[in-house]
Amino acid sequence: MDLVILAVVIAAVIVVVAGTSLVVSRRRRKEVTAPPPTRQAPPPQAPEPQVGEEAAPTKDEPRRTIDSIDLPDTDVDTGLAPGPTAEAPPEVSIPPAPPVPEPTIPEVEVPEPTAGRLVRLRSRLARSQSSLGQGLLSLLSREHLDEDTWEEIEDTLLTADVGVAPTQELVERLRTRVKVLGTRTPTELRELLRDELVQLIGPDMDRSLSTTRSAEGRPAVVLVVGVNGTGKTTTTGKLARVLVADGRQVVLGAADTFRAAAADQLQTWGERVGAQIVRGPEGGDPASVAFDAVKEGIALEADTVLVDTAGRLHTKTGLMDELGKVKRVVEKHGPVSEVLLVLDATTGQNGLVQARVFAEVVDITGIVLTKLDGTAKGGIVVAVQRELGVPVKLVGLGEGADDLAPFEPEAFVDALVGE
Ligand SMILES: Nc1nc2c(ncn2[C@@H]2O[C@H](COP(=O)(O)OP(=O)(O)OP(=O)(O)O)[C@@H](O)[C@H]2O)c(=O)[nH]1
Repeated sequence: MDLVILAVVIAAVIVVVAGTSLVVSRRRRKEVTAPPPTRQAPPPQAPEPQVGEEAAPTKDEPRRTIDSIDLPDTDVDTGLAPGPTAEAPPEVSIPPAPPVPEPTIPEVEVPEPTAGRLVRLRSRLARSQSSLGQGLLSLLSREHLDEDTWEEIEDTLLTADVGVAPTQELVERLRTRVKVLGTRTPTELRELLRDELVQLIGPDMDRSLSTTRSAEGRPAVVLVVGVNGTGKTTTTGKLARVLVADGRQVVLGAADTFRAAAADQLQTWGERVGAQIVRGPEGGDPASVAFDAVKEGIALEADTVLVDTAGRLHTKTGLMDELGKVKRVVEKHGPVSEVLLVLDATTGQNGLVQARVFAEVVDITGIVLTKLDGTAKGGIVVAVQRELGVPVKLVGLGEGADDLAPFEPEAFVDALVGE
C-alpha cells in the first residue's frame, strides 16, 4: 500500500515538472519568432477627448434656449435665392442649350394700291416734263402768236419726241382753236392745251391689262420683252406688286436665263410680295422655263403668270427668233394674254425702231415706258403709240418698288401743264 502511494506521488511530481518545462520552452520560442515593431510611436500629445466630455456643459455657462436665438426673419427679402432644403434634390448644373437660330421668314410686303398712283407720282412727271408743258403754255401766252412763235411751239413738241406727224396735227388744231378763242386768259389756254394733248394721247384707248384667269380657268400669261437694260426685270417685279396689291395670285417665270442675276433679282421681287418663282439653270432654254412657269401657274390655280425674258438686241435675228419660240412654246398651254414691250423713255427715237422690230416677231399688246422720271421726252408716249398702234399701259417713274403706274392720259397731261 505504501508502495502504491509512493508511486502516485512520484507520478504527480513528474507531471508537474514536465508541464512547467513545456510552458517555459513555448514562451522562449514566441520571443524568438515575434517581428520587431517598425512604426515609431507618435510623440506624446494632449490627451484625446473622450466620449461625452464636450456634451457636458460647463457648470458656469448660461443655458441658451430656442427663444433666445435670433432666427432669420422669413418675411424679409434677402435678395438671395432660397437655399436648398433637406428635401430639395441636389442641384445639377445643366449647360445652357446652344441658341436655336430663328427661322428667317421673309417679310411679305403690302404694296401700295394702284389706283391713283400716277397722281401720286405726278410731281416726278411735272419735274421731268415741265419743259414740255410749261414751255408750250408760255409760248401760247405770248401776246402776238406769229409764225416764229408757232415754229417754236413745233420745235418744243419735236424736242420732246412727240414725232413729226402728231406735232403737225397738234399745231394745226391749236392754231384753229386759238383763233376761235380770240382773247386768251391763262386759264383758258391751259384748258385748251390740256384738251388737245389728251386727245393726242388717246383717252379712249383700252389700257387695261389682261391679268385675270380665263373662262377655262387658266391663268393669264404676260410676256415681258425688250432690249437689254430697258428695265424688264424691274418692271416684272413691280408689276407683280401691282397685281398682288389688286388681290391677284402671281407666279413669276425667270426666262432670262442669260443673266443669272436677273433670276436672283426677280426672286427677290417675288419673295417681297409672296409670289412663287420658277427658274431654270443659267444658260438653259428660256422657252422651257417659260413653259414650266405657266404649268406651275395652272397647278397653283394662280391668276397671272408673269414671264421675264432676256434682253435682246432687235438687230440680232437669232435672239429675235428665240423670243418667237418662247411665245410659241408657252402657247401650248393656251393663248398668251399680254406681250408687254418695255421701252426706255430716255432712248428716244431708237425706242421706236426697237418697237417696230419686236412687233414683227411677237404681237405686242401693250407698252411699258420706263425711266420717264429721267427724261424730258415724254412725247415718246404719243410717238410710240402711233408707231405700233398699241397703247402705253404702264409707266415707270423711278427705281422704287411702287414707282410703276398704270398710264392715265389725263393725269399725265395734268402733270405736264399743271392745274
Ligand atoms: N429711274 C428709273 N430707273 C429704272 C426704271 N425702271 C428700271 N430702272 C432701272 O433700270 C436698270 C435696268 O433695269 P433691269 O430691270 O435690270 O433691266 P433689264 O431690261 O431686265 O436688263 P437685262 O436683263 O440686262 O436686259 C435698273 O437699275 C433699274 O433700277 C424707272 O422707271 N426709272
